[in-house]
Amino acid sequence: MSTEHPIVAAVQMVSSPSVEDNLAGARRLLREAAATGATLVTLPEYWPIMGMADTDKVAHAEAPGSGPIQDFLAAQARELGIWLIGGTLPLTSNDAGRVLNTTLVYDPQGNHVGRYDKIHLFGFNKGSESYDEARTIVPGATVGSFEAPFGRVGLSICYDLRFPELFRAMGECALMVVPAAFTHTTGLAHWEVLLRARAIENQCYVLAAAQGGLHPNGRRTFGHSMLIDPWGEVKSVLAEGEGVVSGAIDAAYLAQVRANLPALKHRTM
Ligand SMILES: NC(=O)CC(=O)C(=O)O
Repeated sequence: MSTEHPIVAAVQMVSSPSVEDNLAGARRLLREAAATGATLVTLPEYWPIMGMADTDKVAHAEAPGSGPIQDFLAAQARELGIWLIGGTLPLTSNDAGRVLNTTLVYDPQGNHVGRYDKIHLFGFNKGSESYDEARTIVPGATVGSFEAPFGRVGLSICYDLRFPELFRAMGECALMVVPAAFTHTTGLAHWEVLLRARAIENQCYVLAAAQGGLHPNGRRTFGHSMLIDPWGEVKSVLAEGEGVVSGAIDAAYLAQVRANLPALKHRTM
């Protein structure tokens, strides 16, 4: 990874209930991301399975450390020589009817080097839209981050974006990553402003990988995967459909923003 201006990328997908199709799509899009020069890439939430029913992900859950989805992620990281943040996949939990919604991180040799289980579980009821992740997901309990060559990378998942205290708890990061599947309704109202707020208040880059389109289960996701810089400027965005956004992490610019406006040093709590 060039430590001067490393390129990072987010993959946007419109995942279906077919794990096989989603793996093929991710394989193609990861190559597209690597072709931009990206040395760190993230997939979106629920990339391997956006089931017809919420319970479908329980059927496809893998035990931590083994399974075809985890094998696929390790192989992609190794083959492409990238740091791979594996969006989210369902991992088995102690509760037989529910899974953990987990981000796994792999280094360019394909070693598993990080993990974060989604802590905040989405609930929403408005008109015909109703979501209650707590029915099928067990919440995580531990803040997640890992050290990349350009600095610390903080891990979060989708609805976590609404809880700034989680991002503060990650410590000073160069980059915060948000694999997501925001609904179209809530995304239209809140997605960009929340992402920009997390970048501005933590004075770091934010890379968000979204689901973006109409899924076979009827769910419509917002898309707008994006890279935001530490001043809160959107550097790259993809509105809808499958594809890739990428851009550079500029360590000197990050340091300059923090020197010009030392808000992180002015914290009192
Ligand atoms: N889908 C989510 O987890 C979150 C979401 O859509 C929102 O917070 O809005």
